[in-house]
Amino acid sequence: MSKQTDSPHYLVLNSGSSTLKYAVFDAISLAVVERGLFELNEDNYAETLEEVLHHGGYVRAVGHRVVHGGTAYTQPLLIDDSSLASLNKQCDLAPLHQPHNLHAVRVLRELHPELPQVACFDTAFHATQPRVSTDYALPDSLRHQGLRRYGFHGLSYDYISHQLAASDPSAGGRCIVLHLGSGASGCAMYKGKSVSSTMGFTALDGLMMATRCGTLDPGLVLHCITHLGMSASEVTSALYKSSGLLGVSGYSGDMRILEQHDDEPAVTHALTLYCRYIVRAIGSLTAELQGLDTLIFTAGVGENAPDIRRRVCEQLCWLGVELDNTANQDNRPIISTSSSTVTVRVIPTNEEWMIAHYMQQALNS
Ligand SMILES: Nc1ncnc2c1ncn2[C@@H]1O[C@H](COP(=O)(O)OP(=O)(O)O)[C@@H](O)[C@H]1O
Ligand SMILES: CC(=O)OP(=O)(O)O
Ligand SMILES: [Mg+2]
Repeated sequence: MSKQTDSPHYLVLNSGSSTLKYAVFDAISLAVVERGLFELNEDNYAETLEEVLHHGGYVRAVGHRVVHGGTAYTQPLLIDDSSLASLNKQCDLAPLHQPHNLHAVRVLRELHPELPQVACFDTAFHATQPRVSTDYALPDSLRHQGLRRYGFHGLSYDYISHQLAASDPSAGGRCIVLHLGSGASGCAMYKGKSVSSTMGFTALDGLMMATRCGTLDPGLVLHCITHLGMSASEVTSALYKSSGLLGVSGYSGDMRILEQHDDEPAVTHALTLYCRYIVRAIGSLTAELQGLDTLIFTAGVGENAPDIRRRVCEQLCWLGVELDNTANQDNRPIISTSSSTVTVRVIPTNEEWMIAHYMQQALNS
């Protein structure tokens, strides 16, 4: 792992169910040194982590994307036994993410107990939301048990907020960011701070995703259990893993594959529905912001799928959105015309850099 004479690095991990994404940063300049992805399986986990550490050179500390911080954690955290135990309790609330995020922490603690590990939370950026955005219309007894909206993809939104402020300090205050990756959500920001998000208690809510259903009537879940004889784990699996683009198209959850089969009726319908969920969310977030100055697309689909951006923007004429088709096709930073009342941007996200930035603050303070 270490040659202490080398310049120190931060290793940032985003550990998922089947892949381990990593990035190595210079701990002083925060310049990226290396990025990569490893396929995971049960047997090679510790070995893979050792290899990633080896790629990192002299790793001074490891940072993790941890999806759910709950109400307790709204700041980056130097992980210890008690915080690890407490984060473990949130696993049910993010079954596709949290168990995998924490598994990486645990294995690394066993391998290298001396190595500082920092958790940065997807929920933290949304801590600025007012109660009117986070409350559900539930009785006190349930709300007091942490049943509220949290919002996710916060590290991505935080990065975009920094980028927007740096590239255009005069950008209007009312902004919607669409993080369209495997998971997808929208965030309404006012002057760079989160005001509202389409994801709620869990990362199942809101937009239609690769394999997740997005918003649906909770009565439907009750019906599955009480009338269709489905167990809680069957419903969990259906809503998290077999729905969204994959479920509706019957083909794939990967946008690159779907775009190649857009002539198949079920695929066309899946893409139309995907865009409809986004347009509906923009309507609602715009109402919460009382207007819209800037719309930003980011993450795998948002950054690379001009056709999805076009389909969404064509349904926003009522808002004064006018797309520059050539700029859109070329994935340029600004894809609206100069007469559009809303500036539409494409900003590549960088959750790993955001984590490295917070590691520097946490470890140097
Ligand atoms: N060139 C592209 N055109 C269309 N979709 C793309 C392209 N590149 C990546 N994507 C889509 O981006 C999604 C993954 O986004 P990403 O932000 O990497 O998600 P995650 O971090 O959650 O895995 C996939 O559905 C993939 O199909
Ligand atoms: C929170 C979430 O949905 O993350 P991802 O998009 O990485 O699945
Ligand atoms: Mg992602």
